[in-house]
Amino acid sequence: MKVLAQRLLGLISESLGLSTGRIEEAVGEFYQNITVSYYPPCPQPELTLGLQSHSDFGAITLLIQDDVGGLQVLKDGEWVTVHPLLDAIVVLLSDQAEIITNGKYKSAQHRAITNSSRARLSVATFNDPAKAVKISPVSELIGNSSPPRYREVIYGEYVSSWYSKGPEGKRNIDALLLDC
Ligand SMILES: O=C(O)CCC(=O)C(=O)O
Ligand SMILES: [Fe+2]
Repeated sequence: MKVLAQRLLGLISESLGLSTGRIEEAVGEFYQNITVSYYPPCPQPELTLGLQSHSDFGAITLLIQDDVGGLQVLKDGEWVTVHPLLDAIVVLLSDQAEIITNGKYKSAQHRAITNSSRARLSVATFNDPAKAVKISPVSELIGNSSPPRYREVIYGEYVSSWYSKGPEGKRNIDALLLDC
C-alpha cells in the first residue's frame, strides 16, 4: 500500500509539472493508519448514515471494500455510489494533498450509507504526514497568477482541530482557505 501511495503521488506530481518526488517530499515520511469499518445492517437506512460526509485529513487514502457497497463520493453536488469491484482499490485524495497542490487536486468528499439486509466491511489505509510536519502549497505552484490558496498548517494541529470540530463535509480544509 505504501508503494502504491508513493506511485500515485508521484504521478500527480508529474501531472502538475513537478518532479516525481515533490509531493512525497512535502508530506515527509508516511505514517500509515489502518481503519477497519464494520457497518451492521440497519432496519431503516434512510434515517441514518454509516459514516457522515467528510474528506480524509491525511495525504491519500487507499480503501478496499467488500461486495456490499455503501461508499459514496460527492460529484457535482450529487452523491455517487462507488460500486464495489473485485480486487479494486479505491483511491481517495485527502486534505493535505489538496493543500500541497494549492487546490489543483481536491480531496474527495465521501460518506458511507447503510442498507437493511447485509453487513458491510471496509478497510482504509491512510497515508499521513508526521504530526510535526508543516504543510503548505509547494512553492513551484505559487506565482503572481496563482497565489497560495491555503495557509500553512502544522499537520498535528490540523488533525486536532478536525477531531474537535468533527467531520462535516469539507469544513475543516475550508477553514484554511485564504481570500484570493
Ligand atoms: O467505509 C467506507 O467505505 C468509508 C470509510 C471512510 O471514509 C473512512 O474511514 O474515513
Ligand atoms: Fe473517509
